[in-house]
Amino acid sequence: MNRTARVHLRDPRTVLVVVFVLSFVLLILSIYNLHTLESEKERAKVYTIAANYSYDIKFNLDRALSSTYTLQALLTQNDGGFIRNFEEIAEEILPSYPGVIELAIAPRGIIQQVAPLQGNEKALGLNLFEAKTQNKESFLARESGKLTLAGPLDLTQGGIGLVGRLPIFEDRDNKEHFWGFVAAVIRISEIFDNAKIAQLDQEELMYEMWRIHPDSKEKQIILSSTRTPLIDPVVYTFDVPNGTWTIAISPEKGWGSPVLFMARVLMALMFALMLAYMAKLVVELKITKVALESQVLQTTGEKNVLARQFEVLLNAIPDLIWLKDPNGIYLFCNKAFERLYGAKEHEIVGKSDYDFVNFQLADFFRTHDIIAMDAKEPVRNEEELSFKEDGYNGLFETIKTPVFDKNSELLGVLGVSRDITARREDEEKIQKLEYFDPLTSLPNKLQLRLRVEHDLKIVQHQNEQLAVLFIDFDHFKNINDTLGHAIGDELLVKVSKRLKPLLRQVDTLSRQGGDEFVVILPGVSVDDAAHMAKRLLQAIEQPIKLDTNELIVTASIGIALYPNDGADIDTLFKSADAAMYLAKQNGRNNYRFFTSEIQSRSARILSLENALRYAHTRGELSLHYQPQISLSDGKIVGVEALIRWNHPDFGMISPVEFIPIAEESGQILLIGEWVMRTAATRMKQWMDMGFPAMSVAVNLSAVQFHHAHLSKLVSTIIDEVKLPPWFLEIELTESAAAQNPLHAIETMNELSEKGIRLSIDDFGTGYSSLSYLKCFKVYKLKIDQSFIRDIGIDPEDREIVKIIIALGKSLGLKTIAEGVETKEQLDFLKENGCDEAQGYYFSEPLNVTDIEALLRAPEIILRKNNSN
Ligand SMILES: Nc1nc2c(ncn2[C@@H]2O[C@@H]3COP(=O)(O)O[C@H]4[C@@H](O)[C@H](n5cnc6c(=O)[nH]c(N)nc65)O[C@@H]4COP(=O)(O)O[C@H]3[C@H]2O)c(=O)[nH]1
Repeated sequence: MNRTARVHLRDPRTVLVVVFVLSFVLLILSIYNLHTLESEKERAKVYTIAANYSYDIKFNLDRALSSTYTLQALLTQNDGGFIRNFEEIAEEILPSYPGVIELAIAPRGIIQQVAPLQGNEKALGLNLFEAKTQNKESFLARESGKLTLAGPLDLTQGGIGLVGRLPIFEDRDNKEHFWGFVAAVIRISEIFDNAKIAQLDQEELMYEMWRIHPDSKEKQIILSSTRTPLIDPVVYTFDVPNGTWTIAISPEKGWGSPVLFMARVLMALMFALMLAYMAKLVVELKITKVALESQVLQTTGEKNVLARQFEVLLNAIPDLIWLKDPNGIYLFCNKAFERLYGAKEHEIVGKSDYDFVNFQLADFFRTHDIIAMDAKEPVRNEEELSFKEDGYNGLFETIKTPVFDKNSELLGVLGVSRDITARREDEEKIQKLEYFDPLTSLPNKLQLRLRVEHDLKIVQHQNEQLAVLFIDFDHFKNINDTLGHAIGDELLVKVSKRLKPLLRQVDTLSRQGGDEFVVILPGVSVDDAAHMAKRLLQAIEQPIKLDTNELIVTASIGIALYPNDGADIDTLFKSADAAMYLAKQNGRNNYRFFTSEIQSRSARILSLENALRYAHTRGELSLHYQPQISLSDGKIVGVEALIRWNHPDFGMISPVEFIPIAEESGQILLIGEWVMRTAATRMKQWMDMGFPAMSVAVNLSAVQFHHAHLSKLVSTIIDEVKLPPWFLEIELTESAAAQNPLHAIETMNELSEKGIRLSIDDFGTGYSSLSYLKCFKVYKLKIDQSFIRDIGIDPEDREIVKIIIALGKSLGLKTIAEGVETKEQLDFLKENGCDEAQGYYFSEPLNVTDIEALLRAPEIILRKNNSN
């Protein structure tokens, strides 16, 4: 068996086939692994896309379905289960629920009112328990007491739609009795349009959305971008009322790049062929040499034809090929090799490497010759070679193979060197893409994990600490939204260049994506970490010049320390993230260490964030109103609307706690819109009820203020409610306006052109520059309650209040003091010419019934204002 194998391996063609098959199989396996890895990455990316679109579709669907809660509220206000002016009311509220095309009221399940009536007349009198296509959901809604969703089904108005049905129960004899339904018909195409699902086409992704039909149990396609079946798609399922929807996405061109795959296979084929060819050459060389030897013995001085052919062949190969005897003396070399030493073959043969290169390099070559001879098999190494002939410098892969005669006597070493400079550069490029952020060239998430794993092992061994700093820019989204992503990207690059020099060699600065950066400081103390956080914050807040803008950005930093705040990467990152969240809540531009208190807090924040998503539709939000009093005559000149959240399990939650959560989770836009609409509607009602003219002030969060469509939204609401604009006042914190003053001026101009009044809340606590204040279209300055609180004991606060009042007068602005609790505070404000006041001294914020009672008895306030 062994003998046969030997005989075969002396045949160059057998060697060619064996080497080709082996090398090709190995290369194909590696290529396949690489391809699988790339496909996995692509799938992970598509999974995130599927999750995002699912969230948007669900968000739009929930918003449309929440119209049924509005109908429920209207029903509760209209006794007898009949809504008067239903068509007009529906016309007003429908624009707030994109996708909803019809609203219906169905006492005992029989539709009695529909809006709009035109085109939907047929629905009147329809018994929802008997309608074949959707009666199942009607029974389900009545039995479960929950909102149900029917469809997709064909709409009588044309197109495909969904029907959301909310059962209403009335309380009789201390028991809940089914009263009927309120329903909303939703055009499904609008839901998908709002979620911008068609953008997937531009990303060359095919998609399909389906559900399992409750009756047939078969897959019902809701939406599909293609008729052909998706290839091994990524699937994401999400809940809708009484069911689930599934979105499947796959790339049009298939996973991974088939073209790249084929190119690699082709390269592997070529490489395997070359390798096999070389192996064949080596065997032929050996055979030739043996033949030569015998010929030399037989015919002295006569050149062999075979040797000449062999020489021609070797010289045609671009790789360097040479043969040395066991002492390192050259026996022959090809033309390519001559280039290396800048000498002809006859000048090289008979000499050693020591005759051509420095001692160190010659030693290196010799060592590898010896390793190959000792190993008795081919040995591979990589080396940098400089060519004497033309100065070329490159990376070479060298294979040294010991050569034996037929008696197993060592004849020498055959060397073959191949230039792999370009291949290595390509490999490095691929590696860079995999491990580094393309924008900032900083280590990415993957590389960061590797480094932290490595650093953790070292600090663990040396019994030291390691700090993880999570850096997140404050309100970075506003920069992207207002100045564009290109400016946002440039800013990230500039800031990262600023931060890098502050770190030591052993530290790591990484970009996680978006505006999130992570710094790893191995072997540091708590004080070192705090010191570094301060330095990073200072470096970030230095003004940055971008294009024509000069921007000031700040950041918040959360710090977690190994081993106290986590023994592994994931726990440490979670802790640093939670600490960073708290730093943001604490006014931003600061840093926080992780504590056990944060641990329990972050769990609460998560629960609140989740519960807040349903607070609006479940009617848990309400507004309280606090009167604002003119100090000259004691009249109520306005009210401030303050939001309240009463959760069935958590109880009353302060806006101080949940507004930042709403801002961070993006829910503030919906909540803020609800506050403005509710406050404006209430004020219009009070006007219609004959209460004296006054304004209603609503708080605007910085996120709302910097949102692109703010002034359009405000106009829509006041037009919708028919409230004269000057009765609506918007309170904006000083810091929100100062974040991006140029954009603030533009937005304020738009709002004031519409006649809406603006006041600066918490005035005195921020950093308003006077030059900007002059440009701000502001009507009123609201003196922060922290100054009013200590008027009686702190002379500095008294001075600040006097200065703000004087500043207001000089700029022609009204001043209002908030948090007035005592008569002394009131007297001081009157003496110094403050225009208005608000606070517990006059009244706490009151619910609608109580504030209406107070508005009917204004003498209570008058007496308090005039008492001596
Ligand atoms: N100690 C003391 N406090 C007084 C007195 N008079 C009024 N207050 C309280 O001071 C806060 C004044 O509102 P703010 O400065 O705008 O501060 C508000 C505002 O920044 C925010 N907020 C409230 N409602 C909304 C809203 O609808 N949207 C937004 N974005 N923020 C809101 O939450 C903050 C806190 O709201 P509240 O808890 O309702 O607290 C209110 C009010 O109840 C007093 O004499 N003494």
